[in-house]
Amino acid sequence: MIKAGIVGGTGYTGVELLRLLAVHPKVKVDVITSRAEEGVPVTQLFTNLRGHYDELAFSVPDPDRLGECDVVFFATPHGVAQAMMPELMKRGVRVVDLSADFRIRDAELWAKWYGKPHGCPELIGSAVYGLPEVNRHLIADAQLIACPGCYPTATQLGFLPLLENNLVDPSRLIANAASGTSGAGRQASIDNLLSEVADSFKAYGSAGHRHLPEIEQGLNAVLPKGVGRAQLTFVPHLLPMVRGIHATLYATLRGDACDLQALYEERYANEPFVDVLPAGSHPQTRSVKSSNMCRIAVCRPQQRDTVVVMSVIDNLTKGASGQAIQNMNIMFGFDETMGLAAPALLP
Ligand SMILES: NC(=O)C1=CN([C@@H]2O[C@H](COP(=O)(O)OP(=O)(O)OC[C@H]3O[C@@H](n4cnc5c(N)ncnc54)[C@H](OP(=O)(O)O)[C@@H]3O)[C@@H](O)[C@H]2O)C=CC1
Ligand SMILES: CC(=O)N[C@@H](CCC(=O)OP(=O)(O)O)C(=O)O
Repeated sequence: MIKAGIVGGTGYTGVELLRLLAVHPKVKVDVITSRAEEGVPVTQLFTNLRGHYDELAFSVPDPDRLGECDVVFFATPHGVAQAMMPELMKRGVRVVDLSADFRIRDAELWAKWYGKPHGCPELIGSAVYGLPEVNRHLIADAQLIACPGCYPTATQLGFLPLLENNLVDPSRLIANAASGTSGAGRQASIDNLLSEVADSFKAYGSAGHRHLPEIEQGLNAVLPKGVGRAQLTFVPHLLPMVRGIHATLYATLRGDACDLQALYEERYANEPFVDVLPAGSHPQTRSVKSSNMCRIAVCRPQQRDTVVVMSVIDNLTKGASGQAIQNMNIMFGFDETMGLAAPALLP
């Protein structure tokens, strides 16, 4: 059994970590933090967890208590992990950060998109970007994992086979991606009131969303050398539902395409959490709800030169807490699917 700590246990990703770890056979959650709910039993706030965490109460973040854990998850807003990281790294704790604090490898670029200087630039180089389908070999030995964002997970998994094989023009990529409201977190905001979101659908952030540099960084990392730079037009949308992301991706073929269906099936044949659907399918967010699976379909309408890829995930699971646990499983040598094998929830 390893001991886990969660910083930010009352947010949506924090409570999703609790839900998933409740049935993980190798992990015991020893520390869970919340400044607002200090002293409150976890099961008083989240009755769905009764019977699982009856002894656990929220406490304020304390480096001494967190330092006794084998692994600490940060499920906190940007900037919190940066501030606490040097102390935890010094103590040898392994950290899985769900925030964007260590995802971008260039501190200046991070500062530009997040609107403040990076709080811990000296540790950026040691962070491994936690997309197992690309970096599994690096994740195993890492002390600090920067978990990908939700839109970046759905988008990168959808584009990877095309870019790795230099099949499309990397400078003309488009992603239209729509998220449920839990992607915005649990704190109150007028934009996310039921009466603002229900029966409506809108784009946002079209002038530039902070996930753009993260996605482009990831796409460039898999592009063969000398074939240009990945440039993406990324437009996020807000869907009137709670969980899920649907990304529709467009790319322009460079020449005659290979068998795209076979390409995707082969690329993800050994991936436990990427499912390539049969040709002609349209993945639905409900088919991945509460599960760690990404489901993908690829097509080439009218056999023209545009490839369309559809990629769905649950933003809180493969897009955040499930992927964080997948990373932890790899880091500690557990079966990668441990605690994550449950199928999606229907309806
Ligand atoms: N929601 C999603 O779909 C996804 C979210 N993420 C990222 O994961 C992180 C958490 O997101 P989410 O769960 O939605 O966020 P929430 O806003 O729902 O929760 C934030 C949590 O962090 C705690 N917290 C806030 N400020 C601080 C602080 N200064 N120090 C310590 N703890 C703090 C809060 O508790 P308290 O204030 O009581 O301490 C709360 O428990 C974010 O960085 C987000 O961008 C990543 C992928 C997907
Ligand atoms: C629907 C919604 O608002 N989604 C969030 C992104 C989700 C997220 O948490 O991403 P990070 O981990 O990178 O912050 C947004 O667009 O800001």
